[in-house]
Amino acid sequence: MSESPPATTPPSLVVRGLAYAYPDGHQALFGVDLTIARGERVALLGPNGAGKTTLVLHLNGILTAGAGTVEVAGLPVAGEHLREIRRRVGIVFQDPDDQLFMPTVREDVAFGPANLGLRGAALEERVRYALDRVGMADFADRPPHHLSYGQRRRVAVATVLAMEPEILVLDEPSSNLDPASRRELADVLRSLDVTVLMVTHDLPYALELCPRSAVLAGGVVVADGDTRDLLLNRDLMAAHRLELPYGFDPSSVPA
Ligand SMILES: Nc1ncnc2c1ncn2[C@@H]1O[C@H](COP(=O)(O)OP(=O)(O)OP(=O)(O)O)[C@@H](O)[C@H]1O
Repeated sequence: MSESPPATTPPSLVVRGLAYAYPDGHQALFGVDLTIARGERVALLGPNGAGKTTLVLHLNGILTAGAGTVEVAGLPVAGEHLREIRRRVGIVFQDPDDQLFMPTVREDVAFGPANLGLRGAALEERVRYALDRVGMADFADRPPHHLSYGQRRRVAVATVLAMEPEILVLDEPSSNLDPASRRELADVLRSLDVTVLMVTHDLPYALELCPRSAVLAGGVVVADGDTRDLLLNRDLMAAHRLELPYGFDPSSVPA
């Protein structure tokens, strides 16, 4: 009897030839290619205006490709799949206050899964799981606006984790965090068993968390590879206005 071949898991994200012009005619993406396997953590680097946000807005269909395709876990980001895609692509925006609007942390985290029809013990379990993952289980009954900025950012991550996403997309996750909150969030992100795409200008944070980085510049991916190798490539860094903090040596950070 012949054995069937092992089922292959599609990558979390496949972007092929993605081009996009805004309605005013400004072309922001010129044919982006990016594939992210399940479980990878990838940093998306690039100067201001490179097209990073424009790319992210295509991942859950907020913007629609002018040309090219985007697939999440094998599903095209289009038409009938959009509801499912929006569950699978969890975007954590830069400002947690854009994402938290309920009277308590628990209600904020429950909001998404409840909208999908989860109720009772299953909903409670989902909320507990998500808050546990970000170390915020003891804060479930607190109003989000009574928490620190770093705690609110972790709750914002929990609201997305509660949807059991295929890919977690973080926009500048380390911005406005003090060193302790920055480290706590890094520990949380490292402990998650989920694909991560992190948009950041914080190059040490990218190195700490993401073994791989892609550099977007002028609407195309100009480099994609080992984060440390990219950060040590002086010509690449200078060409795309990527600057390491003074005195920071990428080769001194343990792999
Ligand atoms: N709504 C819009 N209409 C027209 N052009 C836009 C619009 N939004 C962004 N752009 C332009 O598209 C290009 C890419 O912008 P985008 O915000 O994707 O860059 P980014 O890499 O995220 O930059 P940053 O690091 O500053 O956040 C820029 O030239 C920007 O001016």
